[in-house]
Formats: sequence, structure tokens, C-alpha cells
Amino acid sequence: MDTETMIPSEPLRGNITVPGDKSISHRAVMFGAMAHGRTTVDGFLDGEDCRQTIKCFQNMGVHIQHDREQGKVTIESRGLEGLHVPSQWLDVGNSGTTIRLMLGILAGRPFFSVIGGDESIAKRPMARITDPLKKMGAAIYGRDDATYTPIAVNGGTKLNGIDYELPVASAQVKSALLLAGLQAEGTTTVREETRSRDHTERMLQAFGVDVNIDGHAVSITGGPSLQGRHVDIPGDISSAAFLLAAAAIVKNSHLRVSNIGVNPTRAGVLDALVAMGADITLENERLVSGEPVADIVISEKPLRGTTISGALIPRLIDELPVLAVVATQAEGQTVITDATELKYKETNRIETTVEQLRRLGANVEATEDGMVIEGPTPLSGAEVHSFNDHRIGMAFTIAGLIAKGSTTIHGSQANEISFPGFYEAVRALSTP
Ligand SMILES: O=C(O)C1=C[C@@H](OP(=O)(O)O)[C@@H](O)[C@H](O)C1
Ligand SMILES: C=C(OP(=O)(O)O)C(=O)O
Repeated sequence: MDTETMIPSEPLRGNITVPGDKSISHRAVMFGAMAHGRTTVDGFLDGEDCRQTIKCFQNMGVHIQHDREQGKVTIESRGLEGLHVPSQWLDVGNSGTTIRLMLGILAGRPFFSVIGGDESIAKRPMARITDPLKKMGAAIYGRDDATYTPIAVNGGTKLNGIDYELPVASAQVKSALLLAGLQAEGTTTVREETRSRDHTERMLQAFGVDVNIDGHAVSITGGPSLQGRHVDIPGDISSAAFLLAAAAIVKNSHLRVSNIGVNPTRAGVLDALVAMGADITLENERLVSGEPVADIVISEKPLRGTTISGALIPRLIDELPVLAVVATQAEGQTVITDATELKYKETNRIETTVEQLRRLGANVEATEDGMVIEGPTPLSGAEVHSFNDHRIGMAFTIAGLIAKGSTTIHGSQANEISFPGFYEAVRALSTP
């Protein structure tokens, strides 16, 4: 069934884990496929996006076994030379991370490939990747001068390292250029004004590649080979964020979400919730496969409005829809600004969040680069839609836990992209 109905929740109580980190799961498969020998992965996210990444590399002849029950993936490869010309077009489904990082890999491989995805991928901008890759010497073609999918890569041209300043903070663009840089002559340096998530840098180092990090500049010199290894993937903070948001707004909640990646370039949602007055503590802080991990404990407390802007934005970009839901319950004004990137996700998330929050009775205005929310406002149940955007479907499910009456979410299955088991988790926590 692709519709779910939520009613006001009991206090959320207990201890829970969430599925593996999506960003790290994609990279584990990609880097394992580029590495020599065997890579084993535990805690792999069995979501549609990451399964699509596996399929793309299987289509290039890489031997990958996925045990969905156990969350284990085993990849056997012979390094970059282990990737072969795919006989079909590479289908990334709904996954922007897959297509963007893969373009960086494909640019340096000596074969022809075509890559594309679903209706949402067809609307997402690719020139941010294809322009700098062309500057490196890649032969890339596509709709509107390679701005949109489908995109064809005629690999085999010589790539040269570049020194490139990112026009927008984007880990996808940074990663794609570093992956092309691995296959280029000379050094590739990517500079960003605001630091985006650094999972690529951390994992490349773990696979034996020299990555030079100097402030906000990351450099890589072409030629090194990756060595297969074991990767343990923590729970996804972007998934945990929905449960933390629920515990922040449902009265008398007290929740522990264990084994979550809290990499500082990713964990901005915790800073935003704390700035709003949420009571959050981190326990069992540790380093797992080069990534900071902790258990997150949250108790419901009265919330106040805050400003979410600047360098914080890339650290919580995917959590903004659910933070907007939280902001409706905070005293005073919450201003989200510098977040134009929201327009280029699975949907225009400024539009899909603001329009539907209004439908629930929230006091919210869209702005050019974000939104302004006045709270607290009691929400009333209504019919909403995910528009096939997982973060939108899940954010409005959380709104349904505090809205009066019932809230029906159409297109609810979108959660399968990044958080399989989301509805079971929410129901287990919110019903006594
Ligand atoms: O590198 C990644 O794994 C991701 C980077 C972000 O995108 P941008 O790089 O476009 O900001 C984020 O929104 C996406 O969900 C995952
Ligand atoms: C934007 C997202 O992912 P992607 O860019 O990989 O489609 C997301 O997970 O919210």
C-alpha cells in the first residue's frame, strides 16, 4: 500500500537503531569496485538508492554479493581495470549520489557508457559535474549540453588534474572530481567555501589513497591504486533525524538512537535541534572505519525558533524538511536561509515543504533561498503527498504524529529509498 495514515502519538520511548548510512554505503560499493582484492561491508543500507549502485557496478562486470538479511556486501575486483564496458545503459533510479559520483569514475575509464535514472533524476542539474569534468578533458555528452540525463561518456580521453573552486558546497561534485582526479595526470584540487560532508576523503584514505586536506581544499594526485578492506557502516544520521525530530516535538518523549554516524560535516541537525532548546546528549562516542559514531539520547523540551544558515546548511541539507516541521512547534521565528540547493533535490524541497506545511495549518512563508516559520502553531491533519521524495514523505509522517485528527501521506513508499522499515520504527515507538 502506498498510503499511510498517522494519528497523534503517545510519547516516544525506548531504544532504537536505524539502517546504515546512505552516503557511506554508496561509497563502500564504489570504492570496493575500484579496489584490488576483496572488500567486505557490514551495515550496508538495503535501500533502493544503494541497491541501484550495486546494480550499476554489476553491469560493469564487478562481482558483488549482497546479503540483504544480514546487511553484508562482498565486492571482488581487480582495481579500476576490473570495470568493463556495460552492455546496457546504467540506471541509477532515484539516486543523485550514484549518478554524480559515477560520472567521475566513468570519465576516466576507457569505454563508452550511458547513464540516467528516473523522472526526478531527469530534472536534476548535472552541469555542475559535467562542466568541470570536461575541463579535465573528459568526453561527455547529454541533453542540453550535458546539463541533464541521459548522459553519455566516451571514456579513454586523457584527463588532466585541475584546481577547481566549487560554485556551491556539494559533496557530490567534490567527490566526482576527486574520483576523476585519481585517474588524471597530475594533481586535482577541489576548493569549497563551506565544507561539505567528507566521507569520500575519509574512505579513500582508508582504502590506501593519499588525500591532502588543507583547510577547505582537498587534493589528490592521479595514479594510486585502492586496496580492498573491511568497512563497518554506522546508522544514518539523516534517517535518525526523523525519529529525533519526533522525540523533540511529541510531549514527554525520551529516546535513544544507537550507533549513529556523527561526522561533524554531517551532524548539523544536532546543532540545530540544540539551538532550538532540545535536550540532546551523545554517549559511547567512538571511531568506526574512520567515521565518528555515537548513541544519541534526546528528551522532549520546550523549543524556541532559531536561524539555520551559512556553513550549517551543507551539514544538515537533507534534514531541512523535517527541521521545518519541528520549527512549527518552536516559540518564535525560525529562519532557514542560504538553502537554494533545496530546489535541486528529489523535489523542489522549499516548495514541497512550505505548501504542505500550510495545508496542515502552519504559519510559513517560502523565501528565495529557504523559508520563515512562525511558531508555535497547532497542526491539523490533512492529505499530503511525498511527490516520490523520501525526505518529504517521512517529514510529513512526523508532522502527522502531532497534527490533530489524521494525516494521510500518499506516496508513502518513497521511504524505501533511504529508510526501509521507517513506518514500523515510527509505529513501534509511538504506540504504547
Ligand atoms: O555526497 C553525498 O552522499 C550526498 C551529498 C548531498 O548532496 P550535494 O552534494 O548535492 O549537496 C546530499 O544532499 C545527498 O543526499 C548525499
Ligand atoms: C538528496 C538526496 O539524495 P541524492 O542526491 O543521492 O538523490 C537525499 O537523500 O535527500
